[in-house]
Amino acid sequence: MKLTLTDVGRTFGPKVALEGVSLTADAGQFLCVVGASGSGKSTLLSIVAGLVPPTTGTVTLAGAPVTGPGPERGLVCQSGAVYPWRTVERNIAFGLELLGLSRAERKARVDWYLAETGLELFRHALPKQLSGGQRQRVAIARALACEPEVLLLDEPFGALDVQTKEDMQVFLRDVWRDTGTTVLMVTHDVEEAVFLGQRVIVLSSDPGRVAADVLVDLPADRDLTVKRTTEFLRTRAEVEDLVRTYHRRHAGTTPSR
Ligand SMILES: Nc1ncnc2c1ncn2[C@@H]1O[C@H](COP(=O)(O)OP(=O)(O)OP(=O)(O)O)[C@@H](O)[C@H]1O
Repeated sequence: MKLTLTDVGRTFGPKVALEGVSLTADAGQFLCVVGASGSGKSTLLSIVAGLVPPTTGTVTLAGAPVTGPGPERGLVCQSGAVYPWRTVERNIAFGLELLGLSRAERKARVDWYLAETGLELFRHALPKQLSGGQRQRVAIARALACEPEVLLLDEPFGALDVQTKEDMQVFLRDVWRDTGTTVLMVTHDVEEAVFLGQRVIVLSSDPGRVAADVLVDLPADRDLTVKRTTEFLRTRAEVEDLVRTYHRRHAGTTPSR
């Protein structure tokens, strides 16, 4: 389903967090949003999730206006927010219970997502028995189990160490390929954005606007070795320069390019 933001703005009192944001994600696309701290990335995602209403503009999914949270949009945040008292499988089943699926349907879906996320062995474990990366897998599996049209990710790997983070990036690309879900992911990590995204959206600061929409011209099938290719390094440098430039403008100094 096509996700469309048209002239979206959001103020918090006198603070203009977002202004005139127009953006389209085609069905199945993977978009990453980067920008300096405070550029409105999380606000943008919260608006698409339906948790924060825009002050101006509209968000539509397949033409239908987004007016609040809905099962067609799954959200995962940095902290993961899994339920500590539920086992892994019961965490994954949570949304399915709300959707009213039968016990057999729930089991089939939970089994599939346990396998897809490599968590079968941890089916009966509690979150406190898992590593940070495994907990994030549970959070992603729980969101995906509802088979949302759009997966919204807000810095989902921000709290992980470098090695776990790279494992999770590969995992997320595999899941995305297997499910065909549209992904909108916020990250402050440009390398991560270029590795994962088909497009990288750069937000300027104060107000948050779409400063650039960079096409990532890398193969659809990527593994970590792509990070050493010339095209990857070129795109990463381009996006890093854009982030810096639009942050400097906000800080009132002359941009370098
Ligand atoms: N509920 C709120 N009340 C007041 N101001 C807010 C609120 N939410 C966000 N803001 C302000 O809006 C701006 C954008 O915040 P947002 O969290 O969306 O930025 P961000 O790009 O996600 O930042 P970070 O990378 O640091 O998480 C900031 O100046 C922030 O202080």
